[in-house]
Amino acid sequence: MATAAEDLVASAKKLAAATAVTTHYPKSPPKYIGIGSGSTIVHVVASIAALDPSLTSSTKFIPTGFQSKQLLLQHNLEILDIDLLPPGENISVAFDGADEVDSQLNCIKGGGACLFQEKIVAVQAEKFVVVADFRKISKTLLTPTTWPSGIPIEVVPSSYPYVTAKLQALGATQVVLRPGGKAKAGPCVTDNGNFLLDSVFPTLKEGEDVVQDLAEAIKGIVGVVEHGLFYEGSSGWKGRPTVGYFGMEDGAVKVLEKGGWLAA
Ligand SMILES: O=C(CO)[C@H](O)[C@H](O)COP(=O)(O)O
Repeated sequence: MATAAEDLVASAKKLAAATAVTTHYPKSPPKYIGIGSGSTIVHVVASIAALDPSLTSSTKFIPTGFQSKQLLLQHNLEILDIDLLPPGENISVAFDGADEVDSQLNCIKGGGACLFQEKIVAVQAEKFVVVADFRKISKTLLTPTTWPSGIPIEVVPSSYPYVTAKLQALGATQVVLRPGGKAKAGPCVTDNGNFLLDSVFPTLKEGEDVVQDLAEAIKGIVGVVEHGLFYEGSSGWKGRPTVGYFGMEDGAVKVLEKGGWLAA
């Protein structure tokens, strides 16, 4: 049976999801909608499935992994794999969860091991809406209390000892090869057949390009496919959300935009 604290988190996710969908799902039928991964996205998909069918029946929904594909199937929503999005076409809105979100809307994602697909969908979306609960909010990224396992980094399997050493040289204080589930001997294997290195770095200071500097250093290591930093810096936009919806402990939904928190 769920504890009171678990119930509180679940209802915070549900309310934030409903508010985000009501506000950001297009009012005329969109061609493409992106669907992220995790436990919060379950509520987003339920809210989308409850919309008037005229808004969803001609839409193709682009999943970010096995779990979100199954969710879309359960709700009879039409699926399009991201590699079939025609070149030059954009996704109207991508909805997704997050593991940690800073005051500038930069995020850590990948707790569900889907960070590569989540990023390739996010960067092709006109609007990227993140939905989460109050536990994910932090002033700066890599706050030990918010997402203690650090940045998920997807690596080609044969490169993981090399990448581990390079991450340590970059300042990582802990690098863990993510284990598989209880019934899996060996590491977690992503939907792309890769491994994940959960990498703890010291808490990032506030500053214009602090997230970008770390992100680019990680991406520069041979063997790294992608990392879970979704951000924007002076060299460009790399998946920072347009807006974040957070279900709070008191039953409110708080909205974070690039310029700061919106008044309730
Ligand atoms: O990045 C993710 C998966 O790779 C998820 O969006 C993230 O882990 C949030 O999950 P949840 O909604 O269960 O808190």
